[in-house]
Amino acid sequence: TQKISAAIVGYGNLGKSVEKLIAKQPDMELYGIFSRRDSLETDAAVYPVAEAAEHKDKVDLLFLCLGSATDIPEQAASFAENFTTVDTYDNHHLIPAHREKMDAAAKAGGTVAMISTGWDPGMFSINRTIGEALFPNAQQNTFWGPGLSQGHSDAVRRVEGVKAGVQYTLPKEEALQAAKEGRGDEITGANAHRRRVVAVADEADQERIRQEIVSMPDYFEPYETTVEFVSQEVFDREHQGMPHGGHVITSGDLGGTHSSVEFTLELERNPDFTAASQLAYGRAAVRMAREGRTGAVTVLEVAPYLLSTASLDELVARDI
Ligand SMILES: NC(=O)C1=CN([C@@H]2O[C@H](COP(=O)(O)OP(=O)(O)OC[C@H]3O[C@@H](n4cnc5c(N)ncnc54)[C@H](OP(=O)(O)O)[C@@H]3O)[C@@H](O)[C@H]2O)C=CC1
Ligand SMILES: N[C@@H](C[C@H]1CC(C(=O)O)=NO1)C(=O)O
Repeated sequence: TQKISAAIVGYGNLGKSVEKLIAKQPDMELYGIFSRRDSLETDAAVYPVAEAAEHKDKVDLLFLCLGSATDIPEQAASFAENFTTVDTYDNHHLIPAHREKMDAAAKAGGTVAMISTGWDPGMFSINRTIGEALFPNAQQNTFWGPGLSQGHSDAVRRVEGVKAGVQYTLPKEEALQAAKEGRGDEITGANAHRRRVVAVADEADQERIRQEIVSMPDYFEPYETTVEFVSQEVFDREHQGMPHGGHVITSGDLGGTHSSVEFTLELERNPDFTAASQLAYGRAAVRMAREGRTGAVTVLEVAPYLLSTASLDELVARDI
């Protein structure tokens, strides 16, 4: 069958990883990259993002590799009106609103909007749902890190005056241990993690920037957050790695016996794994669109076989 003609919006960390991994998909080919900038370090075709709609008949799938803090809320729906899209929107508190907005846009456009793929949201979401479904009164905790959160780093970079910025998420060891021992009932995401921001900014702006970050709703306000400022030279030398990972731990009693389930990720480079998830769910989005599905779709609604290039019969013989 015809290869999926895929395009990327937003040539940042995630966009570069999607480009790298599309080349390894037997059923996809890269149509090009839509960017605000007119020249990128790539061999792929580059088009002005403002003209994306003109290419709608040549693109089966649009990877939205935009920031979640402001780009996705401002831009994603307009893409969904013209393309089947897949995004990694991760401001959990606002995902229901994002879903409604993308559902309306995709239904109007007769497209599928596959939303909030990646690992959290994404792979962790599926594990949370399955974990809760298996245990009548599940004890469930999610941990991230230690590592670099791209969503929180994006949010930091959008604060006026921040010239460069990253955010490391640090789980508290005692919380992780308690969860592993089934004592996680008082543990929440907020009290189980510290958030460490490292940024470059002019001295005069630093106090305002610190206040804006630590009080930022959803992203930082609920957490113990530190903000340190370094020179551009130190930033470039010491803050380029993007390792990450985490765990979803679910446990409980099943009629008198104890069971626990752990789903763990260890990621050398966060954008690469996120891109791998976005690609697989992009494949599923095209398949669902070809079956006539329109509107927003979440990872909880995607049958796993739709993620794979293997046929269902092959998967039944190999994986069940
Ligand atoms: N669900 C999950 O598990 C995960 C989700 N994510 C999400 O992926 C998002 C993207 O991460 P990442 O690739 O590191 O972010 P980057 O900042 O590296 O890239 C964002 C891209 O958006 C484009 N863009 C469009 N409008 C703007 C604007 N006004 N200002 C700046 N850039 C703009 C830019 O591309 P251009 O200049 O080419 O137009 C930019 O490169 C994160 O915000 C996060 O929410 C990330 C990891 C995991
Ligand atoms: N969406 C996250 C993926 C994970 C990482 C994370 C965190 O460190 O708070 N939450 O979810 C990201 O952008 O990296």
